[in-house]
Amino acid sequence: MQIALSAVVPVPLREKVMQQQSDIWNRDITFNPGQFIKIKAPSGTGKTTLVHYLYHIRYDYTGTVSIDGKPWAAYSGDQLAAMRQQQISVIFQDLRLFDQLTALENVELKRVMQPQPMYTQEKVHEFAARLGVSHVLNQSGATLSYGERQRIAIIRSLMQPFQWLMMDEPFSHLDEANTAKAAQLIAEECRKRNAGLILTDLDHDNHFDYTVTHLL
Ligand SMILES: Nc1ncnc2c1ncn2[C@@H]1O[C@H](COP(=O)(O)OP(=O)(O)OP(=O)(O)O)[C@@H](O)[C@H]1O
Repeated sequence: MQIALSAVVPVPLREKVMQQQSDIWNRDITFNPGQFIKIKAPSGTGKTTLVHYLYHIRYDYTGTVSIDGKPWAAYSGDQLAAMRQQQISVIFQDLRLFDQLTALENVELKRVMQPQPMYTQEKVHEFAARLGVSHVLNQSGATLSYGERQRIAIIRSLMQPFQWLMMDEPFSHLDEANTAKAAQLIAEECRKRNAGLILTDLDHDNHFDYTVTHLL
């Protein structure tokens, strides 16, 4: 699945992005299948905005975001839902866990919503052990620390098939050892699916073997 941006400019940020040097805004750029893409940007330059455009949950931009040559706007609601279930997984910066569910239930919700779940619940426990969050699986989402939430959201994102994994500052509350473990798991799961990833971050991140780094 190829993602192409053509002259994309966020309407609320038009003046700002026209003044900044950017590899993304107001450019023509293509993300090819299987690539590991790093988007580096200082705070407030639009990382979250970009991820929301790529996942097509915000549309306040001029220009075009196309998936396999077809603009997002031309896909039907059913097609969008199927693509988010089968082809694009996302870790939002605000994570979007359900507070009233346990950590395990948050992950399970994603896993069992698949028409044919790709993993059994054993895999959830295996990933939780790898990321050091086994002991919080029965805690409610509301009581998790932010770093624990990030690891649960990472595990949840891996419970579906995808060709692209989009991540908005996914390691911001993890220390180096936990970041390394999480990145290794993510890289393994991407390779298993021949999938690409798009990661936004404030700084240089060296946890993946990036195909390319773009400045936002
Ligand atoms: N709907 C909107 N209307 C007006 N301004 C907006 C809107 N959404 C975001 N902004 C502004 O656009 C800028 C970029 O926001 P965004 O959340 O994309 O940045 P970011 O790079 O992810 O920031 P951070 O590193 O702080 O997470 C900010 O100045 C924000 O206030």
